[in-house]
Amino acid sequence: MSSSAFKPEQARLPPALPLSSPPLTKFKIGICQLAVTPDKERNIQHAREAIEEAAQKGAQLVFLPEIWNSPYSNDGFPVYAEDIDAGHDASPSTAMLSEVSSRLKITVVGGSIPERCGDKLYNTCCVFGTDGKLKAKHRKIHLFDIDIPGKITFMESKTLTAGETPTIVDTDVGRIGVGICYDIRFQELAMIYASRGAHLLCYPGAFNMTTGPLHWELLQRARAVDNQLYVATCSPARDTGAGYVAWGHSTLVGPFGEVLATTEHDEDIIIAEIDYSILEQRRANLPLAMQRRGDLYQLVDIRRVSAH
Ligand SMILES: O=C([O-])CC(=O)C(=O)O
Repeated sequence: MSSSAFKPEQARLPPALPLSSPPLTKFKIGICQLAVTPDKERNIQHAREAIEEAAQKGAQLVFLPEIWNSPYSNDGFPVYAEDIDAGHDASPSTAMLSEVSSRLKITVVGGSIPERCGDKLYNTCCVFGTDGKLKAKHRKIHLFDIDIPGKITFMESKTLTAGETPTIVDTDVGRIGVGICYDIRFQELAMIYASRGAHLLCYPGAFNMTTGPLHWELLQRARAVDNQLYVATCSPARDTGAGYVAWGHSTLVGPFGEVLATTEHDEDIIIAEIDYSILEQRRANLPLAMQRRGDLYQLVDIRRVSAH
């Protein structure tokens, strides 16, 4: 039997960066699992109060859920969408995030809101620095189009357009890679963030009652342990009367795959400590980056290659 030489294609990952020294080694994250209602003004005021409470409890990084200013629905997205690039008057939700982050001198990973840009809508996460400036904007790259008959069918692509770029941002609380909900299922995104030196991945997300129990924690722990970094998720609180019922269970996972803090499905503010010195320790314990055989494996998706 002749063995045909296996020629891995060039891995698509950028070259790995060494872990940069974060401005802070230890700090508290505040994860606000918020109840979301159809009243946008109330949602904004409620989020403002939660951020204030988290900061008052010592959080230097405050994190909000996916779609916290609007019900999660294809009918709601166009109605609640805001033009983030058009300034504070056109986007009361991000105006609030900017005001509160500068007043409290905290970093805010602002969950996500429906964004309008021209004739397109996106599911967008804004990151604000301690000066209240918008530091990064991540548009959900992988749209949530799933069909599990009798359980859950949702097609975000009915109304939303997918983002085109991974988002990694340097903040006062370290280098953060951002993904939104369904983005967490694509490990390549997390690998790219890790290879660019991310300390923490933040995924605002609203998993559902079918996939949540099986996949939510599993995916977070997998992203964290494979990439040896922190992973934080923030869900809306569960509302059983809503069209889309969120799983809840916002969580912080450490670089050993350990759940450091979590909650059930009701409203809650998790305050937990992140210690980046543990990243070095875990990477010394298990030197995966050194042991990786990038010469043997490729990241090209064979299903896609053969479809062309
Ligand atoms: O809402 C989303 O984007 C993701 C979700 O529930 C899932 O992947 O099961």
